[in-house]
Formats: sequence, structure tokens, C-alpha cells
Amino acid sequence: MAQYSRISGSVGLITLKNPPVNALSAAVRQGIVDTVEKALCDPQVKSVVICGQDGVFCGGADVKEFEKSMSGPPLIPMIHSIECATKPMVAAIEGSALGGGLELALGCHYRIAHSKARLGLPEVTLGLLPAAGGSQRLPRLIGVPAALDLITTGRHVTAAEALQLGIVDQVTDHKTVDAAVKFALSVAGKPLDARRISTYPCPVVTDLDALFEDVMQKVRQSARGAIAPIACVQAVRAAATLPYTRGMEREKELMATLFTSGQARALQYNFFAQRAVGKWRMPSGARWDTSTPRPVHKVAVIGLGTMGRGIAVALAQAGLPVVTVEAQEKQLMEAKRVMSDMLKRGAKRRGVAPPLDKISYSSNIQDLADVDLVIEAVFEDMDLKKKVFLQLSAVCKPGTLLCTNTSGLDVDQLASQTRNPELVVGMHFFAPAHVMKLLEVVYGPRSSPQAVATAMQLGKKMGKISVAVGNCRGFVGNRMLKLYTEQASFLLEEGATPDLVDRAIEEFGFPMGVFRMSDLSGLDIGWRVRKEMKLAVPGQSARIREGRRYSPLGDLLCEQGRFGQKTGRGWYRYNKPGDRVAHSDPWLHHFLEEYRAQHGLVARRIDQQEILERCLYPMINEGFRILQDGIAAGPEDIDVIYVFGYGWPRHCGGPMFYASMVGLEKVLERLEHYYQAHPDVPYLQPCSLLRRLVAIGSPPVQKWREVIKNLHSQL
Ligand SMILES: CCCCCCCCCCCCC/C=C/C(=O)SCCNC(=O)CCNC(=O)[C@H](O)C(C)(C)COP(=O)(O)OP(=O)(O)OC[C@H]1O[C@@H](n2cnc3c(N)ncnc32)[C@H](O)[C@@H]1OP(=O)(O)O
Repeated sequence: MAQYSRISGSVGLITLKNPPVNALSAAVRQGIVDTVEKALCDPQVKSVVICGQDGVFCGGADVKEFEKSMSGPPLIPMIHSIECATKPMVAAIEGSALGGGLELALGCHYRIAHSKARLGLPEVTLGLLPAAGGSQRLPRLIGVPAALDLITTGRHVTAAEALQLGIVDQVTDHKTVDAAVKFALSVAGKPLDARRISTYPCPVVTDLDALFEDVMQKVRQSARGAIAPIACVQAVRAAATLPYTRGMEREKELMATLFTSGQARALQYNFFAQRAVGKWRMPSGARWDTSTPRPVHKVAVIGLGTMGRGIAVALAQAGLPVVTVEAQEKQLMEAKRVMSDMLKRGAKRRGVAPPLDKISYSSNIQDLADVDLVIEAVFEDMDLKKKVFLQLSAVCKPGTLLCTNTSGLDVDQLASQTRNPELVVGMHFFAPAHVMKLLEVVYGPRSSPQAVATAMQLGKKMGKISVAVGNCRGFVGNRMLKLYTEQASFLLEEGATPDLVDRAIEEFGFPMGVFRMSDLSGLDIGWRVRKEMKLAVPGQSARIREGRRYSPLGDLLCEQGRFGQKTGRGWYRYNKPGDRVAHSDPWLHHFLEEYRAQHGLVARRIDQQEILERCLYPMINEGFRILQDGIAAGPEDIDVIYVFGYGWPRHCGGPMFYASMVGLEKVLERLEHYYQAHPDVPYLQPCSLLRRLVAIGSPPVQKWREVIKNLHSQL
């Protein structure tokens, strides 16, 4: 829908109306076509302004329409007719001009933006390219290198940067439409030939081949198997080397391959999944829209190890006053120095003043008496955490929310130490906490909806993608991860090497293989947990524990002091402790051979397919169990956790979406096969939810919530 009016006597005003982001749905496109025609036919109109209602210019093509067969006027000719118009067309950009929205603005002869507006061509993040002329107009307007940067990363730029790049003609702090109307009046009747971007020659680049080779290499490296960034480079190359009409043909050709690709489907699913997780619900029926968060004006972090430091920095960067408490004076001083540096570095990157005064440092827990919310980040030890919660409950004012940054311990046990267990939730951050986007908000059986709402809101304020999940060992992310790492160890026992397994995982698209990741985070962390659980017993190498298969390989390495990067030895060898470059380690290969010989295991050849199936399918199976148990509300929650917390390649959607792409029937069949081959690994047995989904014809992932709901209502 688009509304037409005439203002200031001679300016036609076209307002896009499709809340909340004025996406270019079929109806909006039809509205634009009709209102542009009206404006051009109105003899009293000398110039035209296009704006969006409610302070948003346009969020781009309507992504929901991509799944359906396209109807309504197509974008490309619509934008072309705006560019060909004989009256000046001015885009008044407030809020966002993204994707097709910016492409529409690029079809206009002038662009006026509000200083707070954001502009960009984020199609690549949806597995697409700017195929409404964006890949051909932008390089002509701002030059090839700048266009390549924007189009291949999809990053949004501020109005100030857009002005500097030459994307907009003017930036205003006042009412954008008023400024655009004034501007439109000033350019009425002026010649337009020099304003049609498609007629511009692409600015010359001195060594075009070298530039594109270099960019393509960088893109291939960072894309990790994603096809859209590569197509984006190819489209910009067409702009740089071909006349506009031929460039448009190339743009269309490239878009056709992307549009129906599985990667585009995965990325678009992920876009909506990110938004779906914000609409959380608990099994009790409590929901995001019926639970009011408590106000949080002052926060505390207790425990200033790596996690506590990152959390406090993230809170300060979000503008919240933070009281930090660390009992050991030496650790407190060291933390203060490191955190100040982190704040300064972050501020420099963002071009703002470091919020050093937001953080106060103390070694006295009594200083937490007046805070609204505490995040406990002490050592991952239940007894220690229990003690801290007991103290917090006594010290903090009534109504203070008490949160634990455990990565998997029982939130309810901690709640039971406090006067108000309903005010206890888990806030599981991921390292480094000031960088990683994911936050698992863990509710126990006694957590109140208000406590969950408060933690979710705080996460949002910190710029995190927060996912509300139920309380179980490892929550969602680490519960699934345990199976992935365990299978990887079993593969070593059976004949694989860390390099072989990691290569398969990295080729799939993870930034780091399972063993490289284990070396980075430290083998000793899992070892300590296993020792606490009495699973790991020093000096023991039995392969069956608690009646099921167990791989002691990680424990045996720890017993030798091989903790990973920090000790310079782990699954790989490093030139010195703390070094990051992993080298294949002949010692480890020899150790594996000896281990196999000791246990009578015969090494066999293991191919990439088996590595992927053995590592990923048990995780997926556990994902189904998590859904069945009601720990996660839907597959979107699991997928968002994996993409933003564990490096699952976004163009594969997440584990649950990936399963639906592979085919549930195939996943089921392979799990059955592996369970038969390894009956001593009970979790390989396919979960009944997976069986149920296959039995009803493998509905698309978007329909699983309904099936789960029915399943729960039958119980
Ligand atoms: C055989 C095949 C032939 C192939 C040939 C085909 C040729 C086709 C040619 C077509 C060429 C098209 C080229 C153009 C493509 C595009 O434009 S793709 C879209 C690009 N745009 C974006 O990626 C922007 C996405 N949106 C955002 O980043 C943010 O939403 C925002 C605009 C910055 C606003 O943020 P915020 O205020 O935080 O709100 P949100 O919560 O994110 O969103 C609010 C609700 O709006 C929904 N939404 C947002 N954008 C879109 C969209 N583009 N389409 C549909 N819906 C959108 C979002 O899901 C939220 O919905 P609810 O959760 O239901 O509230």
C-alpha cells in the first residue's frame, strides 16, 4: 500500500504503508506503481518525495513472499520507471533503508536521510544479492571497492557514513520529510540526466583483476561454504566490466541460482528464527507478551574470572552501572586493569568515550545491598555457587534478581539456597561474553515469568540474542555439545585423527573443528566436570563406564598435563604455551596407536560422510529430545543457540533446520544404523519425536511446534 498526497503546492508525496517496516510486498509495489503514475500525470506536481510511514523508509523486499509464487508488479521495472521519471524523485530516508528499500532509493534522483537512519544492502545475509539493480547501481555511485564491502558483508551504514560514501545527498537532524520536500522544491525543473545512476560509468579501478582476485579470496575464506557472498562479488564485477543492461542480466542470472537455493532458505529461516526466540514462552503458559520485566537500574557481577570480566564489560557498554565483586584482592586489581583495557579498546572501535566510570570494584559482598540484579560468575563449582547464593540472598535487598552464569549446573539447586527462589534464573553467557551474541536464559521450575522477562530484557539491552530454555544438565547448547565431542573421541578410537575430524567439520562450515575448539577452551574444564561426576578416575582407562561406552582419551591427555593451547599441547602441538597455531602432533598419533593396541581396537578408514553423520546426527537427535522434554520451545530456539553460540554455519540454518533439509527419514535411518553398530551408546537410539515426525510425513520445520504441542497434550 502506498498513499498519495500533494503538499506545498507542487510536491507529490508518496508514503509507503506496510507496518512495521514498510516491506515491499506485492500490495506496496502496486501502490508505488499507481502513485508514481498519479504524480507524474498531475500537471501541478513538479517533483516527488517518497517516504515511509512511522519513521521507517523501507526494510526491503517482503521476505515472507519469497516462499510463495511472486505476484504483483516486479521490483526491477518499478525502480527503473522511477529513475526514468521526468520529474525529480527524492527519497526521504528515516529509520531504515535496507535491501530493496535502498535499491528503491537508488532509483530516485536524490536521497535525503535523517541523521539516525541506517542504510544497507543486507541481502547476502539472507542468501541473496541485491537483485533489484543494487549490485549495478551502487558501484556506479560509490565506486567498486566501497560497494564490494557493503554488498558482500551486508553491513548497515549510518547516515553520516552514507553521506561520506556519496550514497545520500543530504543528512538532516530535523523532520526528514520536510527537508526532502524543501529539497524537492529546490530541484523542480532541473535537468535529471546526470542524476540517473544506471547511466553512470562505473568508476575506473586501476588493477581490476587483482582487486577482484583479492576480494574473492577473502570472501571465500570468510564465507566458509556460503554461496551468496561469492555471487555478490561476481555481480559487482559485472557492474565494473559490463554495460548496465548486460550487468542487470548477469545480476538476474546470479540471483536465479541463489533464490531457490537451500542456503537462502536456511538464512531466511534463521532471520525469522532470531525474531521468534524473542517471543518466548514457558511450559507453564507464561509468555513474553504477558510478563512484565522488573526495572533494572544497577547490576552486579560477582567473580571476576574471564567470564565475569566479559559480562561486566558488556553491561557497562550497554550503559548500566555495574558493581563488581571479587574476593581476592590480587585478582581484583588484575581484573580492573584488564577490564579498563577492554573498555578502552571497545570504545576506540566504536568511536565513543570508554565507560570506565560505569564499573566500580569491590572485594566486599556487602556492597551489593542496593543492586537490582546480580550475575554470579564464580568458578563452576556447585558448592561454591551455593555458598555465594546463600550470601547474596542475605545481603541483597528484597526483590533483587539473582542470576547464575553457570554453563550447565542445576539452577534450581541454587534457587533453593535463597529466600526467593522465584527470583533466580540462569544467564549463560558465551566466551568472550562482551563479544558473543548468544545468551541462554535458564528458568528453573520455580523461576517466575517476571524473572525470565527481566533477564531476557537485560540480554536485549546488552545487544544479545537471548533464548529462554528450561533447566537440565548443560541446558540446550552444552547438552547437545557433549554428544558431539564424545562422538569425535569415539572416532579417534576407531581410527580417525584430530586433523581428519576437524577438517570434515570445518569443511561443513564450522569456524573451528571439535578438537581445535577443545584445545582453545582447555581440556581441563571438561575433565574437572567428569572427575566431579566420578566419570573420570585418574589412572583408569576403561572404555565402559556406568554401563555405557566411554572414551577416556581426553582424561588421559589431561593426566599428561596436555590441556590445549594454554599448555602448548593438547589434541595438537603448539610452538609455545598460549600459541594459537595448531600443528599436527606425531606424539598424539603414536599415543592413539598405542591406545588402540592396548584396547584391541583395529583402526579403520573413516570417511568424511561418517564423521559428519556421527558428530552431527546424535546432536540433532538430542535436539529432538530437548524439544520433547519441553526444554526448548521450538526448533528455532535450538537453531539460534547453535548458530550464535557454537558456530554452526548460518547458511545451514542450525541443527534442526539442517535435519529437515537432509530429510528426517534419512537422519532416522542413519541413527538406527549407528545405534545398531554401537548399542553401548544409548543416545544413538532415535528419539520418539523424530520417529513421530517421520511417521506423519516429515512436516517442514515451521510445523514442528504444532506436532510437539499435540504430543505434550497427549501426555
Ligand atoms: C526462479 C527464480 C527466479 C529468481 C528471480 C527472482 C528475482 C526477484 C527479484 C527480487 C529482488 C529482490 C531484491 C531485494 C531483496 C531484499 O530486499 S531482501 C530484504 C532485505 N532487507 C533486510 O534484510 C532487512 C531485514 N529487516 C531488518 O533488518 C530489521 O527488521 C529492521 C528493518 C532493521 C527493523 O528492525 P527492528 O525494528 O528491530 O524490528 P524487527 O523485530 O527486526 O522486525 C519487525 C518485524 O518486521 C518483520 N520484518 C522485518 N523486515 C522484514 C522484511 N524485509 N520482510 C518481511 N518481514 C520483515 C520481522 O520479521 C518482524 O516481524 P515480527 O517478528 O512478526 O514482528
